[in-house]
Amino acid sequence: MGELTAREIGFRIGDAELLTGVDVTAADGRVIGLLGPNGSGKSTLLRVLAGLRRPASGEVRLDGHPIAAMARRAVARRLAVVEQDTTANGDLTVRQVVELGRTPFRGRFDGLGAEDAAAVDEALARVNIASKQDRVWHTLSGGERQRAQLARALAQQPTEILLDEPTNHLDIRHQLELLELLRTLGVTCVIALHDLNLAARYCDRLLLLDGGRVVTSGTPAEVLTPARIREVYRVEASIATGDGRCPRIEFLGPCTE
Ligand SMILES: Nc1ncnc2c1ncn2[C@@H]1O[C@H](COP(=O)(O)OP(=O)(O)OP(=O)(O)O)[C@@H](O)[C@H]1O
Repeated sequence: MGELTAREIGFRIGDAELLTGVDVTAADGRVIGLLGPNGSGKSTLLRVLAGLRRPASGEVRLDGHPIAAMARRAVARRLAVVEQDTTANGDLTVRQVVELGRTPFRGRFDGLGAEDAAAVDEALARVNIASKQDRVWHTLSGGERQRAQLARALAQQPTEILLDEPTNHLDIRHQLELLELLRTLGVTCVIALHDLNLAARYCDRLLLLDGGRVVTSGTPAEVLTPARIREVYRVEASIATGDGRCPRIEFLGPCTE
């Protein structure tokens, strides 16, 4: 189980300040949800956490080591990223895409070994897409691609997984299966999500972003209050809690004033 921490992250492009003073702690196989309206900085933060973007200020650490000083391959051996747009795999088969997850473990000219094949088989089975492993990528539906991308991440056998809206193309059963799978993996996860009820149900902790800043962080019950939802999303909501259950949110409509 890995520990991924970010302290005082600032990130800008030109004059645009995309992230300001953001702190994140993800550790011990917990699932951390990143919430916030469109454009609040979730995807940008995930890329900074993955070491794909270098922050202007602050630092990301993997088990205490600054990620900026680690070789890409060393990062890829333990941290997997599931991005939103996955059109780039073109003519590869599903299996070939999932095999890409083994790249960090192979020498440049080595083929796949038995251990690699076993990791790929297990990953395909875990997301229930083994029957489509010979299909060409561009023939897959959006939801099938999303599951195959997760299989690629699992084939990496990571200690941390960062996921950008992994459920947005999935039917309700596959949404629930994916989030339950993430919880049972024992892998530290950071997930950007739009569905507040799914976030409340499956995440151990939530981080609510607005305008590139953390508005609040804590347990789902601490973060998801009617006042916060009104303030950040401009939506009226009522929230049912009790019996130790996760908050259940009913959206009443956009704020009128
Ligand atoms: N190259 C860029 N130049 C200027 N602003 C940018 C650039 N790239 C992204 N942004 C802005 O940064 C902000 C954060 O974008 P980001 O994609 O991280 O948000 P998000 O919370 O993931 O949004 P969504 O929920 O819509 O996916 C947005 O306002 C976006 O317009």
